[in-house]
Amino acid sequence: MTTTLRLGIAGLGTVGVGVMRIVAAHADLLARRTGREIAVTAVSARERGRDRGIDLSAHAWEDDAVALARRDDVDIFVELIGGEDGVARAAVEAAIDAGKHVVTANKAMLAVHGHALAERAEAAGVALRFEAAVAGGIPCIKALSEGLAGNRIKRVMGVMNGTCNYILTRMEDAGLPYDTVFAEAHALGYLEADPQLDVGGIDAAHKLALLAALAYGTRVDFEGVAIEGIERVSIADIRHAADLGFRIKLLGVAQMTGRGLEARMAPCLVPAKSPLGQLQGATNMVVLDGDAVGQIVLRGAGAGEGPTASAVMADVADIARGTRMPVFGQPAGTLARPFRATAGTPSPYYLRMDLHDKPGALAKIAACLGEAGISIDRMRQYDHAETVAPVLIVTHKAARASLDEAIESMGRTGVLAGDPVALRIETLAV
Ligand SMILES: NC(=O)C1=CN([C@@H]2O[C@H](COP(=O)(O)OP(=O)(O)OC[C@H]3O[C@@H](n4cnc5c(N)ncnc54)[C@H](O)[C@@H]3O)[C@@H](O)[C@H]2O)C=CC1
Ligand SMILES: N[C@@H](CC=O)C(=O)O
Ligand code: NA
Repeated sequence: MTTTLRLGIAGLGTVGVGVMRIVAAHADLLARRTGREIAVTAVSARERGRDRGIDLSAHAWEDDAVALARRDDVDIFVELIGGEDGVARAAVEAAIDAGKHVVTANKAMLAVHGHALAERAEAAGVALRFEAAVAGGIPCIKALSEGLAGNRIKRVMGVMNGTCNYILTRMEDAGLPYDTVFAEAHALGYLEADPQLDVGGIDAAHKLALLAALAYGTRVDFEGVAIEGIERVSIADIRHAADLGFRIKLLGVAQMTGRGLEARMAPCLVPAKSPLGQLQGATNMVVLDGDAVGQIVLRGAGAGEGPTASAVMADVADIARGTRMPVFGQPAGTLARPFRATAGTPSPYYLRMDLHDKPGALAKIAACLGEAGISIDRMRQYDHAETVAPVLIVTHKAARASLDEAIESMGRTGVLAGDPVALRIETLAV
């Protein structure tokens, strides 16, 4: 057996502790599979004395993650701190400049700085791997960059935020309010340090941007993803969607169209009985369409200690075996500049609104839709409050821009008693 592969782990939270546990529990198995002993030599976190339920006595401690990244006894710097900038990025850059391989779960950093970091790592001749950053334990980076290397990718789609899927399914199944379910997700270690990244759809968009770069050979283009979060989805929407035979999922789609790359992350209605509709809890699903392979569907845990640490260790094992490849599947210098689609593909929409209960209100709403060229497929009026009438409209296929135009004119009619909720009904859903 060759020399020990030495890990320096920065960040000992949910994922960092999970990695420490796998290295300890599976030392023999990892050594057999990779041909090298894998050991943690040094660690760093914010609070040294915190009880994490693991023994740190055999590892050197660094208060400063950048110092950890530069240590002579570290071969792979494992960045599990998080955050787009700050110490995580500084330490990753320091590790690369010191000639260390890097494994990270940090999608926020990669979605914004991924291209620059890839150029830096490739120039330094070190690996920069990020399986844990997208859909947690699901090996989707490996599937796309290795398993589907012989395919032109037609579409990447999926549910990629465990927190949002947990919240949406628990609210529906247990009839629990948002705040209770949110607290549960927090206790389970699913949430980002800033939970707005989760519920605002930003974390899932980070992941979609990374997958799109790998799929289409472009520089990571997080700014090009149209993002909507789940904050405005209410228990009423979840119930109305169920009545119509749908479930609401935070769904991402990246597809190359004749108009350029369309990338969007938004809550959508998907058929309740479809595999996507059936996804429960923090489970993620990544659907990849290749011209040769057809469609493949990957499903598994998208967040939490064990699943995320499992993905970190997959990257560590690859480096231990000597596997080397460009960060985004092809050399960074050959990645194209992104070519964004100017408009998204039309689809039917679910539109829920509260109207002031006055004669002619519904007619005004229908007129706004008609003037924007949108035709109504179905319409329902739900139980009245005294002066407010809740109305649900399902449209035929419409462009989002036309729908927004219609909603704007509805606002000018004075019949709306609040902002309407507009959700795409995803016709591509698996
Ligand atoms: N929790 C999850 O299910 C998943 C998390 N990730 C990503 O993994 C990374 C870590 O996430 P978690 O473990 O959930 O976070 P966490 O908040 O549980 O842990 C973060 C750790 O970083 C440490 N830290 C903070 N500032 C530091 C500093 N200046 N120097 C050294 N250490 C510092 C904290 O002390 C803590 O130990 C993030 O990038 C996150 O987006 C990715 C996939 C799933
Ligand atoms: N906060 C994220 C963690 C994994 O990436 C999620 O909920 O999916
Ligand atoms: Na993954």
